[in-house]
Amino acid sequence: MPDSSPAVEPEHAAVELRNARLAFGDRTLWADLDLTVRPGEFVAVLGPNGAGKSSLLKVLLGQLPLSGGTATIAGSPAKTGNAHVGYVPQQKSLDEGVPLRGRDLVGLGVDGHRWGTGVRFWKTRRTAVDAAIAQVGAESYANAPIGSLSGGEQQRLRIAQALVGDPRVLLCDEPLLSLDIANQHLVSALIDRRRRDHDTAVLFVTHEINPILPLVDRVLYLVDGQFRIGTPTEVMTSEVLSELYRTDVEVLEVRGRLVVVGTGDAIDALGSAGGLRPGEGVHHDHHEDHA
Ligand SMILES: Nc1ncnc2c1ncn2[C@@H]1O[C@H](COP(=O)(O)OP(=O)(O)OP(=O)(O)O)[C@@H](O)[C@H]1O
Repeated sequence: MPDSSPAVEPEHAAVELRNARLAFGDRTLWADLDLTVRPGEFVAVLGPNGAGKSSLLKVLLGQLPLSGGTATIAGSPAKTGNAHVGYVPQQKSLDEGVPLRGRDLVGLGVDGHRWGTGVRFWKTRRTAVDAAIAQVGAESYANAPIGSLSGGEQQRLRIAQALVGDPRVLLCDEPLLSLDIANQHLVSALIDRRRRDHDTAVLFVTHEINPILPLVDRVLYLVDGQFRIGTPTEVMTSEVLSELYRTDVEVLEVRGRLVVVGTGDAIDALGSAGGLRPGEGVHHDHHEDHA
């Protein structure tokens, strides 16, 4: 399917998938996927459980080989330990017994970076860790044991960990899950600021577009081997989603939120979810339901 992105020279693309296919045995998750993500672009990756959203991130992280086609990051083939890539996972609370301080967690993001050896390495590393902590506003709790911090504070430190190597691409796998509304707001705003200030491209896997809708440039919507790529207005329509789900799906706009009805999967939870209204900035007024 054609990629609707504005033309970008391949060597200037942050992420480029060409004729990409991913299959497990005789099950093809997706095929013929062409996607060029520009520096600074925010792409939401949507779709029901099992559509292959996380697997797409694993391909870009170099953890999973494509079954066909190519995947490049900043002009080079996707590979593990790529310094151009930052990864933000789901928030999972770390328990109090974890013997790490916040800044130690951030420092783990330094792996794979060529910053010299010995004293020079440690100085560069310390400066980078301090800068990443400052970018997420976590200075006041960066020295506390990680297990003593709130879910939102831990997630901000995970973003700092993803930013410490100054990545050109940020891969986010449901980073707002299990965060309250105020922290969803904070985390989305941090990711948005990063891509605006540093031209870092963002691929953001989510079941729930509403909290990030005003930030999204394009949507990649995967359903059962089919997909569509375009702006939210192009993709999030009754017609397109009915085609993708091969059943009658209705997309309603209710007070600036998208409500999707009829998919028969968790994506219907969009209807009860909180989110941003266009023009409101990153502000929420309902609690998100991830049931
Ligand atoms: N290494 C593997 N071998 C075989 N099958 C796999 C492997 N990794 C993932 N799968 C299968 O591929 C499908 C897609 O998984 P993936 O985690 O990418 O989906 P997803 O869209 O992120 O789903 P969810 O929204 O539930 O997280 C699932 O059915 C999963 O069981």
